[in-house]
Amino acid sequence: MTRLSVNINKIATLRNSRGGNNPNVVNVALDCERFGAQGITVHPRPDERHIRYNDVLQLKEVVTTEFNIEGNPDERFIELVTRVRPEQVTLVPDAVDAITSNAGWNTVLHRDYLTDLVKQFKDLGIRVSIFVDADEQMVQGAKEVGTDRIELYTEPYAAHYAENREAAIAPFIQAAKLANELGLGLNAGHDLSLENLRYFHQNVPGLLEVSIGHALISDALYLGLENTIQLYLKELE
Ligand SMILES: CC(=O)[C@@H](O)[C@H](O)COP(=O)(O)O
Ligand SMILES: NCC(=O)COP(=O)(O)O
Repeated sequence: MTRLSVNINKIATLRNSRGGNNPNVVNVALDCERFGAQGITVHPRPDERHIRYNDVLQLKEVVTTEFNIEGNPDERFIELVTRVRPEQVTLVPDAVDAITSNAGWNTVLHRDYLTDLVKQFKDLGIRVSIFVDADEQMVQGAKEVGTDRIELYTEPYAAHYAENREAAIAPFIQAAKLANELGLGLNAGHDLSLENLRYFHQNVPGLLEVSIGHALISDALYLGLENTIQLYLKELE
């Protein structure tokens, strides 16, 4: 079974554009769960332009499905995750000024750093996932730092899906097969959408979870949030 975790950063972005508390991210998270989402993902960034650190504290009190906190593990992020103790932390190597995540970790170059961090979070009982490109060397490197799962960075798949989906998915199948062989749990995310999700799910073996934000929230403008979540869940059947 592949779980759908809804990334609610875009809801916070909309709220932040006006100040105030509309839309209310806590209520939206609860509604996502009520409409069938099996997890809630947030990705706090140092400038808090999307989800805020305080949102994460509030969400922890109410989220009853899997809570996944993604981000670059700077000191403040580590403190937040340590305090909140979500079910899962996903480590993402974002540059501070990146508009959105744009690459996975080099798990070979950052081996010692990641090994220490993974241990720190695992010792707190938090499942750890490491964001990586669909590259076998990076998957192997992730295994060596002791992570529970990897999250495959799917933007290159999404970007090339329309022109040649077989070619676009090939490295993801390879990376997934290796992760399965190594006993690494497998998540995926970034730019997954109603257009490209079904094919990804049908072809990538052992996919445990997808986190989806941008396309899902955009679709919800036209289709409604409840209906949209149901449509995404259908793609994962
Ligand atoms: C790791 C990843 O790909 C997502 O978390 C992505 O960065 C979405 O976050 P934003 O919606 O804040 O860009
Ligand atoms: N981990 C990926 C995520 O949470 C959502 O990415 P996107 O769907 O907003 O591109």
